[in-house]
Amino acid sequence: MVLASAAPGIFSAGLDILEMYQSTPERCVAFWRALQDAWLNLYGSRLITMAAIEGHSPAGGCLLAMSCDYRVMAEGKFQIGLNETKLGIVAPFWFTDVMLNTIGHRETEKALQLGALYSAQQALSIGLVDKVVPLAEVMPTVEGELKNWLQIPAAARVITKTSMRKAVLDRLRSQKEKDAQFFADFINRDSVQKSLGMYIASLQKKKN
Ligand SMILES: CCCCC/C=C\C/C=C\CCC/C=C/C(=O)SCCNC(=O)CCNC(=O)[C@H](O)C(C)(C)COP(=O)(O)OP(=O)(O)OC[C@H]1O[C@@H](n2cnc3c(N)ncnc32)[C@H](O)[C@@H]1OP(=O)(O)O
Repeated sequence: MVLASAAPGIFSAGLDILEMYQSTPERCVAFWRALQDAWLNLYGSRLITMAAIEGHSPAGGCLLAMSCDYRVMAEGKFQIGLNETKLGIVAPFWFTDVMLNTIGHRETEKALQLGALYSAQQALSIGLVDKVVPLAEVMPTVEGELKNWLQIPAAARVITKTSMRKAVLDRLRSQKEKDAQFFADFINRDSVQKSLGMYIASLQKKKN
């Protein structure tokens, strides 16, 4: 399975910020449950999963990419990373776990505190992506890599993948409702809503 985007220049802009702003606790819980299930299905997929990152990939976009087995990113102006702290929010523990498994403790600690967004070359240097190629070569490179992965006996590959990811998946599975409630409480704090409001305004200002 290849994750790619139909929007030129954007792999994924992350979670819909407007869903987290001035929403109701009930809607926040439903929103979070949908995200949890999507991620559990993706990270726990038995399929070979690859991200064709042909554009920006902040926050939830970076989570999607990191949750794949292999990442190819377009060189140039695009950025990738977990930038949550820049919005005044905090990456949930399962976002952090996936990043830890991808780039290790030291880089994760820096990346998360700073809300760092990396260029493709920087992402390659810390192991956040596996390959950087010109934009037009992203999809052919993914397809070529996929052929390599398909050579491996499927049962052996799936058992290996499952055992590598089980602990992180189980950690969320065991506390889904608590996590959803925590998200709804956290996101509706006055201080968090204020930060989100300012961030939304800064996005709109950038455009005008
Ligand atoms: C121990 C304590 C633990 C506590 C933890 C507990 C709970 C956790 C709490 C919260 C966790 C939440 C996790 C959140 C994850 C996320 O994914 S947050 C989203 C982060 N995304 C971003 O920051 C991206 C913002 N967007 C951009 O930077 C740019 O739009 C771009 C993606 C680089 C694309 O740039 P450009 O091509 O120039 O396009 P525009 O900026 O003009 O954007 C077009 C329109 O789209 C709107 N938009 C962009 N991104 C989003 C988004 N993520 N959500 C909603 N809307 C978005 C943008 O405002 C433009 O809209 P208009 O056309 O002006 O209407």
